[in-house]
Amino acid sequence: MVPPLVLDIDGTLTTADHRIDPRAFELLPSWEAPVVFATGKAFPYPVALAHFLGLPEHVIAENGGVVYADGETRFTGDPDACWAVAEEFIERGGDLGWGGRTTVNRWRETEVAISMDADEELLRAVAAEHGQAVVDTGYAYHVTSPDVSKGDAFEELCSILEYDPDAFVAVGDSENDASTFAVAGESYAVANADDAAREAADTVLADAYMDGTATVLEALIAADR
Ligand SMILES: O=C(O)COP(=O)(O)O
Ligand SMILES: [Mg+2]
Repeated sequence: MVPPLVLDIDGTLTTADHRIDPRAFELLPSWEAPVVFATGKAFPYPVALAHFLGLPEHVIAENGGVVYADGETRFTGDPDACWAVAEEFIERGGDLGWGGRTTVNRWRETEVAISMDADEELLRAVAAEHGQAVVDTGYAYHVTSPDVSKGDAFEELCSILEYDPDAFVAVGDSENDASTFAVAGESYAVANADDAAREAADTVLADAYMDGTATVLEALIAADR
């Protein structure tokens, strides 16, 4: 039996330009164990991915602020505190970016995502004054509550579904995945991973993006034969 998976999305199941790599549609629909998506994206994104892959909707969104499993939704974090940071950042000359694309934050329930073009120093200064965290995923700066993480959310999801987190294989690429790596039994950072993910992972892969993730998934399938 292949092991269950907990997978980051952006940078892990994608190409370098943030598109889902078609191999996700080849390898995941027939995976014979649970698959959990753990992402920094807003709630609907991993739900849609699971839906279109034909997988049960077991998802962690917003860097751990949202857990959805077995029809149950749990939220952590303080969205008002995160939006207070975003509003003061704008007042002090910052720009959330996204070129007017409001869908990045429209359905976000627990935190705020800010474009990588933003003034990072100003954002970090404002967030620190408000006691909120800034997480750099390589796709966005997320203003999150400091007590929220994908790893804690993964433990919560496992307790809802009565899964053993230690049985899972995790793959990810950035600092928001380090906490998942600490909880899953086995963890891999793709070659494009940042320092925090590389340090937290059991193994750093030679290949980047979905090339790296596919080597792990294919090796797990081969080991099961
Ligand atoms: O949307 C982001 O900022 C990152 O998403 P990810 O956690 O799936 O890499
Ligand atoms: Mg990622």
